[in-house]
Amino acid sequence: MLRDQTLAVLGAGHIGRALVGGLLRGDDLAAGQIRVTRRDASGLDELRERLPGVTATTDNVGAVRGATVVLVSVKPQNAGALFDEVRDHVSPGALVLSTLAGVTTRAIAGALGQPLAVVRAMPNTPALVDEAATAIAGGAGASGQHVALAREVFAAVGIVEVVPEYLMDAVTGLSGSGPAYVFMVIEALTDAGVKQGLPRTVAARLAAQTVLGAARLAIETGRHPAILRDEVTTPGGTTISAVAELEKHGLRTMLIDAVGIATERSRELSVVARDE
Ligand SMILES: NC(=O)C1=CN([C@@H]2O[C@H](COP(=O)(O)OP(=O)(O)OC[C@H]3O[C@@H](n4cnc5c(N)ncnc54)[C@H](OP(=O)(O)O)[C@@H]3O)[C@@H](O)[C@H]2O)C=CC1
Ligand SMILES: O=C(O)[C@@H]1CCC=N1
Repeated sequence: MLRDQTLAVLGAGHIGRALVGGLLRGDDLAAGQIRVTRRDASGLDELRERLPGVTATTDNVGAVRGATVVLVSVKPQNAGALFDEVRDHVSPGALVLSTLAGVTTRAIAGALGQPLAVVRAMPNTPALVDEAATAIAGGAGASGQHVALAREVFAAVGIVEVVPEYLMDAVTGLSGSGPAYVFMVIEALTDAGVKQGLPRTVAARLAAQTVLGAARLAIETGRHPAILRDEVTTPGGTTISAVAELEKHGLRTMLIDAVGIATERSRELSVVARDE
């Protein structure tokens, strides 16, 4: 199904580029069937270099003409102007995919002025290494087939969960923004190792691999994280002394509150913004 599509990516920044890169790597879609856009013409050559064979342009209208899938991946504050520009040119049968944080499918269909099929998606930057966690939600105009096609697109860069749209803000707070929290943990663990005398390069490799290894263990065994943690924690040993310290400083409450506030911020972004 995906193989037959013509894809326009409006706003080929971190997310748009990562997604197209994954589609090309996996040979899911031929480069000749993909157009990507950005505003800054001086950045087009870099896009062509990174995404060989893909049409890179500043012409959003030209890119959406005849496209069967239109992915919107500009920043939310640039979305209003973009929708105004392309609204009369999107093919009536096209599937519109949006990674705009917070912005609802209803607001997008309204801004495009047509009863289009809109699927909202929230990927994350590990898409760059085909390890994205993406959730998708179909709007009122999207059929099961549209959601299946959206799933195929995002499956090119990692796992995909289908959720009802009201949960997309929670997804944004958890996995959309989540890599930033984990990078802070990796950075802090690295500094902690350096404080204890480890060379920074060694500390950085150990910290990142520890996060990767723990994540893979949780995913591959499917076991509850508390059980996996208990297996590290020798009675009277080193780990329990650190775990008690983390509990004292409220690590869990801190993460619960952080995801909560990011979810709330996503809700605040629900409408199409028109400022730069
Ligand atoms: N970064 C992340 O971790 C995630 C981001 N998102 C969402 O995805 C979207 C994109 O984020 P991200 O990739 O980080 O953003 P970036 O700033 O990296 O990319 C946005 C791109 O949009 C381009 N752009 C802006 N306005 C226009 C326009 N009118 N026409 C064509 N191109 C335009 C910019 O090009 P130029 O520089 O030339 O102006 C830029 O390349 C956001 O809405 C964000 O909420 C979702 C999940 C995760
Ligand atoms: O910070 C943001 O708003 C975007 C959405 C999720 C990750 N980055």
